[in-house]
Amino acid sequence: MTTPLIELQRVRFDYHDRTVLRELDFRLAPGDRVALIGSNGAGKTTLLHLLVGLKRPSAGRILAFGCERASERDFHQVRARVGLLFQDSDDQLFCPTVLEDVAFGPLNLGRSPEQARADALETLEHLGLADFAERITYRLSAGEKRLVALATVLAMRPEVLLLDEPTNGLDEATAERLIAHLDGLEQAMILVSHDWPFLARLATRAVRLVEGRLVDAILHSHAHAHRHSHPHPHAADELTGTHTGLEHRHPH
Ligand SMILES: Nc1ncnc2c1ncn2[C@@H]1O[C@H](COP(=O)(O)OP(=O)(O)OP(=O)(O)O)[C@@H](O)[C@H]1O
Repeated sequence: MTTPLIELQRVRFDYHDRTVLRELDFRLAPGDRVALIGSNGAGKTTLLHLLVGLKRPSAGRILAFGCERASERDFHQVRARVGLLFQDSDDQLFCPTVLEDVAFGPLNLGRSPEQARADALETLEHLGLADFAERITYRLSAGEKRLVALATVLAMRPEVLLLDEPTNGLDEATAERLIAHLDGLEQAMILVSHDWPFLARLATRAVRLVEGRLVDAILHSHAHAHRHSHPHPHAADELTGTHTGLEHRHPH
């Protein structure tokens, strides 16, 4: 079996007197694009934050790139190789201009200012955001911020992508562009989203958080799922949880 990039072994996470995650086992292999689904408050964001050390497990082990990770120093190394797109873009963007925000990660990884600027500009260009470089970050629309936040992650060229609701706030055409871009990337990904057509287009498998446990979910073809009023020929897949039929969740 391929060595996983990331592995959780019997990971539990308690928050105050509540167990949010219980004895989770999970493996992310190279090339995997895992849809992580579950209802509001199920613990999806918590799971992503555990993987990069923003939260620490109450029990269990986290392995990344072949080593157990426990200390802040360990997770500092993990964060250099695993890019997390925060659920809220405002948590990701804190510089005056877009270019400074996107160059911040590469600079922080020790790249020269020239290299960091070149990486930032190249990433913006790839995302169709070349004209955004000098824009004032806090004045961007929510959808524009979403894409710029993704650019800040991609500019670091991480080996693994953890994307927390990447299509939030994106219009139809922009979401399509995002899907095409992500589809062209080779990195393993965990995709947290309530956007079923998005997941159906990109994910290679799906897992669902139910009462703190992970269960496999099934991706299968179904004619229903499409983006609201703009059906797309490639969006005719539907994601169905083994425990809860997601077919009841999308807007028809
Ligand atoms: N600081 C915190 N650390 C950990 N867990 C928290 C914290 N604050 C709240 N929680 C609780 O942890 C649980 C899991 O929250 P989490 O954000 O991981 O869920 P989620 O599946 O990402 O939800 P959503 O789909 O609404 O984004 C929730 O019950 C939440 O209230």
